[in-house]
Amino acid sequence: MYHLLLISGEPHSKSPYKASYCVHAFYCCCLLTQAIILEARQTSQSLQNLKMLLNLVISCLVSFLIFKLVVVVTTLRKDVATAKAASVPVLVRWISPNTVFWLVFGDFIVSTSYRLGLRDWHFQRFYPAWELNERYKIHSELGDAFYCIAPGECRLYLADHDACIDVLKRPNDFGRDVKKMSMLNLYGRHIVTAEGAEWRRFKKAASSAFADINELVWRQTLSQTDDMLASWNKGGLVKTTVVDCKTFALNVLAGSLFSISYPFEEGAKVSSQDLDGEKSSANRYRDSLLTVTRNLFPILVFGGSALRSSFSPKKFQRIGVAVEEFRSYVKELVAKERLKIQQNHSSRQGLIANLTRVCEDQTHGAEENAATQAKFTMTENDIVSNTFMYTLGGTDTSAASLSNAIVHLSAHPSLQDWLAEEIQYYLKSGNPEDWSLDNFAKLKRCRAVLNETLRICHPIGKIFKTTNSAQTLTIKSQTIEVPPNTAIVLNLAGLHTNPEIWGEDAHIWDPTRWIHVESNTEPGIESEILLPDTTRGFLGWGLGQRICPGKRYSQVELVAAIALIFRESRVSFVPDPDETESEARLRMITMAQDMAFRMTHEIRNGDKIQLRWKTVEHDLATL
Ligand code: HEM
Repeated sequence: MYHLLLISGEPHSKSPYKASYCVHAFYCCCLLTQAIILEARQTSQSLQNLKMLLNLVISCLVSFLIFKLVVVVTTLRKDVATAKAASVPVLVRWISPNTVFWLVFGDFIVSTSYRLGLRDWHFQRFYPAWELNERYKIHSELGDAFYCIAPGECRLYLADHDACIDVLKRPNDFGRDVKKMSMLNLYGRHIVTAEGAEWRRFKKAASSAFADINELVWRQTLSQTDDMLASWNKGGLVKTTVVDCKTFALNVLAGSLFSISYPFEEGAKVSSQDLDGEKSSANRYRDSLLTVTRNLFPILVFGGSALRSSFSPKKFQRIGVAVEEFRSYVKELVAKERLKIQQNHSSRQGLIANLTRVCEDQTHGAEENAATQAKFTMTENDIVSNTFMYTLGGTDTSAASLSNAIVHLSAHPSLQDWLAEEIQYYLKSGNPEDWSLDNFAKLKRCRAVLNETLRICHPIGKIFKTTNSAQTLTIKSQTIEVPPNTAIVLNLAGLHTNPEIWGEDAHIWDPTRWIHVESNTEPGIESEILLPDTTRGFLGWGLGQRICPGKRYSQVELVAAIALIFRESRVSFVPDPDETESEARLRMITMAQDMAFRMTHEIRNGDKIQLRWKTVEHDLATL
């Protein structure tokens, strides 16, 4: 998702060892080498010259490394001094975990080192997702605010509720570093990378388009979950929970964008009730969406046109074609929708249709027929780029949350019964087609499971802001000066497990903590009250100007999925042959909470999770 780029913070000392300097130094080495090779060829004293060449290259490299080391040390010392002057604890890192190299290979390097016996808790802090897995631990050592300083980055980490809210409510002081995220502008700027008037235009369009989508999301989710559950309930071991949840979330999103139902099986045909004549392109779109979301890294690094070039390997060419197919399919749909609007018969649902409709400028031209003069506040390109962003923002986040909730529930059979009690109470019919969206607000225990999962295993884990100029920030009673260009990290994983707010059992996954019963009311499902999702110490979907536009979408989606799954089915883990039940239970919880950085944060060893599903008889008469 977009936070792929959010993860890299900006140094506040303008470091001379940044990329351009390194590239120049490397370039000089190459030129020198080339010159010597030419010289060696001309004089044909090959062996001697080759030796000389080798010596020269080695000394160039060594001098370059020494130069780099000196610059790193000097800059680190400068940043540490600035941080210490603010009387905030400092964590110094000699390797930045946020370079592209580390993001790609960091997981492998650290886990290999563990296997080699080099495990110690400091080393763990080199994992790209280390903050998420430590949760409040790092703050219990260093406090609710600390600086993390590494080569090329200086970050202020916060797990104090009031300070986090203060940052979110001062968007002019603590903005988003959109320049850093420009790589995400594959199809042009969008809601995540735009600023000022342009961002307001995108935000307004998104708010209106999403406001009208919940019914469709509810229906899409129920039909998608029904298919997924049927495949899980076949009786065998399910080893694909994490992948299946991704397919599920992508299909729900594709369905909600275009109002088309995609069957659960990957690559399956579009169902028969689809719009005539659009079957093949709709299928193509879903497949291209799948290709784009699964290959985001090369796409963002090289760009679509470079991937399509005839010099690229075949696999990359296919990815490049998918990038272009996505664009042309969305444009095709927008054009069709616009024509319908101008002819006054637009009735189609879906995010794209909604976006096109809400972007119709109401101030039609005066002359001729007003309907044919309709203008639109967003261009076709704007709709393509924003739709792309919704896809990035809305698939892996939902998928990771659902798979995580399921794995946690597999280790808590009594909580599955607790959930089912509520679901069966409100959803009496066994046919999900009879379930109306009104039930969403009633299903508080299902929402509690979602909130609790985001509290302990948030798929984004942290929200990044930056300071353009020096700012002051109050943490507890201490006011500190934050220098310009400092990355501010609202550490959701830390805040969500802050024991001052959540109690001593803050690190334990327990959805019942979200449900309360007023002391003067009869206990019973209907008198249960759900803590608000904006409760103190919880920022699951952010807050303020940049709050997640897909918040209600994801709540409707995940509550519908949980309701359908746990109404009649139960999931259990499979102990290893040499494991007791309680050891296996502990292993499942540990696996669920061991997150790794992919496009979002998700279960590290998802492919090693084995679950078994069964359907249960239930007796509505007892409810
Ligand atoms: C469980 C699911 C989800 C979680 C936990 C989540 C969380 C978040 C958070 C914390 C932010 C705020 C980032 C910030 O302040 O910088 C955010 C922003 C965003 N989310 Fe979500 N999200 C979820 C689902 C979705 C869905 C389903 C969509 C779209 C279909 C979506 C689209 C976006 C977009 C476009 C933004 C950027 C908004 C802006 O910059 O103005 N998210 N999300």
